[in-house]
Amino acid sequence: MRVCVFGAGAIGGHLAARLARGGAEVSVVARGATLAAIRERGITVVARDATFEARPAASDDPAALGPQDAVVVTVKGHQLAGVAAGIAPLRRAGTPVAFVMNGIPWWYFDRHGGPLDGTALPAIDPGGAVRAAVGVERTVGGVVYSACTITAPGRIEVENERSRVVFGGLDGTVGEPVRALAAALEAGGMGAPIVPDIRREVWAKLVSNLSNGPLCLLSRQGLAATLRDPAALEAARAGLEEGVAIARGLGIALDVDPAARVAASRSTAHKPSILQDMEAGKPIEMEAMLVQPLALARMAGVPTPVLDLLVGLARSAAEATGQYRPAA
Ligand SMILES: NC(=O)C1=CN([C@@H]2O[C@H](COP(=O)(O)OP(=O)(O)OC[C@H]3O[C@@H](n4cnc5c(N)ncnc54)[C@H](OP(=O)(O)O)[C@@H]3O)[C@@H](O)[C@H]2O)C=CC1
Ligand SMILES: CC(C)(CO)C(=O)C(=O)O
Repeated sequence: MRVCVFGAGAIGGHLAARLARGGAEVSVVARGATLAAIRERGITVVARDATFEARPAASDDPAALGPQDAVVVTVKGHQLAGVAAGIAPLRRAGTPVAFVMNGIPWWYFDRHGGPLDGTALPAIDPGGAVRAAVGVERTVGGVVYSACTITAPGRIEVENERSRVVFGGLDGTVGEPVRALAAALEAGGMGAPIVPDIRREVWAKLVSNLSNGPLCLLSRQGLAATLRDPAALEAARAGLEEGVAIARGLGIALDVDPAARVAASRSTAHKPSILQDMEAGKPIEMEAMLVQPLALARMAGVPTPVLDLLVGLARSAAEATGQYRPAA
């Protein structure tokens, strides 16, 4: 199958290399030093199970890559609007577009059912640009578990044992191309389950990002070093519990043990992607991962005093360095 990964950074590069290893005909949309490195040397993944290379076609012009059987979008939340128009030349009728990103996705309330069905999230998808360019009917949700760091352009190190991407359709169903995409990832060594309730998966992962992310951003250290402090560990646990309460307020009962989850986070030295961006002086993925979940908490009437403090301080730190500018 022909698959294009849009945004060949840490996660996109890892997925592209796994897909190629699994037999897919892969291309990537990349730019700058990443594009130059992939064209020259391909992508190298250094993971626990293997070190391997892939040589996908690469371009900064999606039209040069042509229509695909599936598209996987792996940019940062604040970069989404900038890639919307570029997705059109990659698709033909029936091409699914999977958004494999952290945080509240732009499509969260599309095909949601109930009174909130169709609620737009302008802070995530300003002006509905992504919805208009992609179309809800071809959109697929994706939640990725893979602790990745770019150590040089085109070279990605993966810290966790076995990575996985969970896919799911907005109405609980997916078509054959998504099953083929998942099969190629599995063949490449990455788990790729397809689930009937992708919103549950969004929250199951997000509760960790919400609680751990701001703490690491504030401590400027990776997970293990940050959570070594007993007060930080307790704040992470309490924040995680609040995240579970927000999900519950939105109708999703998570089966998560907060204490066990933060203990597991403490076992990895990984610097969360928002801290990597902070250190690199890049914009922080604040809106989708931290700010919007708390907006949904307000919508659901769920109090979140610990997360309000953690996210408030992280937000203020990122605003102070010019790495987060709230939408006007
Ligand atoms: N890194 C990690 O360990 C994890 C990250 N995630 C999530 O995955 C998503 C992707 O994160 P991550 O891979 O870390 O991010 P990266 O910044 O490493 O990758 C995003 C890539 O997309 C590129 N890009 C953005 N816009 C364009 C464009 N218009 N044209 C071409 N290329 C473009 C970026 O280029 P440029 O650098 O030039 O901007 C960059 O190479 C995020 O939602 C993140 O939260 C989830 C789990 C773990
Ligand atoms: C920390 C991790 C791997 C999982 O919580 C993540 O999602 C990130 O780095 O953005």
